[in-house]
This record gives sequence, C-alpha cells and structure tokens, in this order.
Amino acid sequence: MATTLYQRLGESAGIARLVDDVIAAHLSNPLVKTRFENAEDLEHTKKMATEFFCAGAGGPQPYTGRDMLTVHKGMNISEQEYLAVMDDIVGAMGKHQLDDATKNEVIGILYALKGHIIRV
Ligand code: HEM
Repeated sequence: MATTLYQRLGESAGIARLVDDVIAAHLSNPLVKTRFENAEDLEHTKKMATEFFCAGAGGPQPYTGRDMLTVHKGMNISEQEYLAVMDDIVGAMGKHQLDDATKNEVIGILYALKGHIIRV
C-alpha cells in the first residue's frame, strides 16, 4: 500500500525532529539568523511549524497557528531569504535521508506558498 507524505516524513515525531534541525539551520544561516533570533517565542514557532507540516503532509492533527499571510505580513521577506529558508529545509531533509520523491513533494508544497511569504 502506498504511504502518505506524513508517514514518509516519520509522522509527528519525525516532523518535529525535522523542524528542530530546520530552525537550528536558520539560526546559523547568516541570511536569516537575525529573523529567528528576534522571534518572540521560538519554542512556540517550532510547535506551530510542526503542526503546520503535519497537517500539510496529511497528518491527523489540526493546525492551530495563524495563516501564512498573517504570520509573515509586514516582515518584508525577500526572495533571497525565502530561498535561504528553502535551502535550510532541503538540507535538513537530506540529513534525515529522505528519498528524492519525498523531498520534491515537500519542496513543491512550500513553493506554492511563496506568494503568502515574500514581501507581503
Ligand atoms: C514556505 C516557507 C515558510 C513556511 C511554510 C513558514 C511557516 C511558518 C509557520 C508555521 C510559523 C508559525 C506560525 C505561528 O506562530 O502561528 C512561522 C513563523 C515565522 N516565520 Fe515562517 N515560514 C516560511 C518562510 C519564512 C521565511 C522565508 C522567513 C524569513 C526569513 C520566515 C520567518 C518567520 C518568523 C520570524 C516567524 C516567527 C514569527 C513570530 O511569531 O515572531 N518564514 N513560519
């Protein structure tokens, strides 16, 4: 039987580990680190990002955070910053040894959100 994206990402535990690595990568990425150093409550952001990923990958949990446009509105996020965040996510997925089809599926979903993130 085919597995869902949620299952292939390791369900909520695997996704939480992925999000931890993504945020750690952002904090050492000179292109975006100050954005995350200045975030009000990074633990809350991680929790919300995990929920968001779970729900977006077809998991059963509801997403209780704000919508992408509301969250990123007024941050004036550039194309370069968006790409840096994508690169950190791709790097973390590589570290978790996800297969190419899974990685591409995640990239496709995130790319579709760019209009709600960049310079909104
Ligand atoms: C497709 C790419 C992205 C997705 C899916 C995404 C998703 C999220 C989610 C789910 C949250 C938590 C929402 C909440 O607390 O209710 C969040 C918060 C945040 N995002 Fe993004 N994000 C993306 C790209 C970016 C980029 C490119 C930047 C800047 C370089 C960025 C900066 C932030 C910051 C600073 C917060 C914390 C806001 C705060 O509560 O102070 N995000 N993002």
